[in-house]
Amino acid sequence: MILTVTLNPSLDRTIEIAELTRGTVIRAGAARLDPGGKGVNVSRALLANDVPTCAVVPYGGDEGRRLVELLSDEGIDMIMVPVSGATRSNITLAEPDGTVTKINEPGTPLTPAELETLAAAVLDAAGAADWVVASGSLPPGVPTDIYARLCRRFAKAGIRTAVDTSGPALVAALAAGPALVKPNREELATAAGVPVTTLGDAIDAARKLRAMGARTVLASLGADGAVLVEGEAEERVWYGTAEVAEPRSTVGAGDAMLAGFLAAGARGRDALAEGLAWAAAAVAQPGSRMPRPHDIRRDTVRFPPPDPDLPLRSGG
Ligand SMILES: Nc1ncnc2c1ncn2[C@@H]1O[C@H](COP(=O)(O)OP(=O)(O)O)[C@@H](O)[C@H]1O
Ligand SMILES: O=P(O)(O)OC[C@H]1O[C@](O)(COP(=O)(O)O)[C@@H](O)[C@@H]1O
Repeated sequence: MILTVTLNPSLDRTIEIAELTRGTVIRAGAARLDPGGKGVNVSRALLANDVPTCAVVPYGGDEGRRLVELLSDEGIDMIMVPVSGATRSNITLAEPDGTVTKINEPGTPLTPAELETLAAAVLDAAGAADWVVASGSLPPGVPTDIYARLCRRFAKAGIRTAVDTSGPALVAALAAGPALVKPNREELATAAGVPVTTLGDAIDAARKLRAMGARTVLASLGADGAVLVEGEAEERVWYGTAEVAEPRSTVGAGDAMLAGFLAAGARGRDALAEGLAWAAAAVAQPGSRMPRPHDIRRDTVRFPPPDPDLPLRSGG
């Protein structure tokens, strides 16, 4: 079972527009509402592919009630912890060429007592987990080292932790020696403290995150694919891509990648291939709809030689 923890979940509204032009009235096309937050999406992707999972999620206000309804409709096994603040709403504007503009609210603060209840729920459920996925930003006021603390606690119990977050929370988590981190290009550059403009930069930055404490780094690079740097005695580096014929929305692509990678054993070229295939299939879905088995095309995955000078196009 893979347990996910999302301290800052969201209601994700994706609105399709012809073109984003500032300062004008934009008439929207299709719109959809998805349950959101990084760990929530990892659980949604796993469930859609029959991999056992459970999601720990705080919820509050009308938005929180809607989030619970949407997750119940999808049939997610969840531990919902009521909190006093209202769950945030995040908005994505999706253009036909696949460009997305995201507006993520900060979320409402969790009180120390609420955080305590959430941590207790996670520790209680983690006993049955092969992996704990701690994902997403932290709501205001939550200590930056919360993922680091969870990670240390689980390591003692022999449970592996995967962390997908940004900024100081990622840097703090690295020091706790997580089994896996999944930064995108921007998160990778910020945590490593170096610009990442080429594939070689990305590989070097991933190595730096390992030197900072992560055992395995799965760095997603948007349309340029992903790099996996792993290995104990001997380092192994894998680089792969997966073509998407008609990108619809990249929201949740990184979450689908992490889910596919974990579902396939979280190690080596085959797990990277699975992550790439799930991510590509997610990009072809509207909003943050997670791919089902029939959406996933493993024949689109390629492993080109990793040219260190390859300029990266996107991925932040
Ligand atoms: N435009 C795209 N075309 C093809 N694949 C994409 C595209 N955008 C994202 N992906 C796939 O989704 C993965 C995750 O996307 P990325 O933007 O790096 O992460 P995140 O969603 O966490 O910000 C990428 O590594 C890639 O495999
Ligand atoms: O916690 P953050 O960093 O604000 O991100 C939350 C957002 O990320 C998502 O989980 C999507 O994540 P990815 O596109 O990185 O895979 C959305 O569902 C949610 O709105």
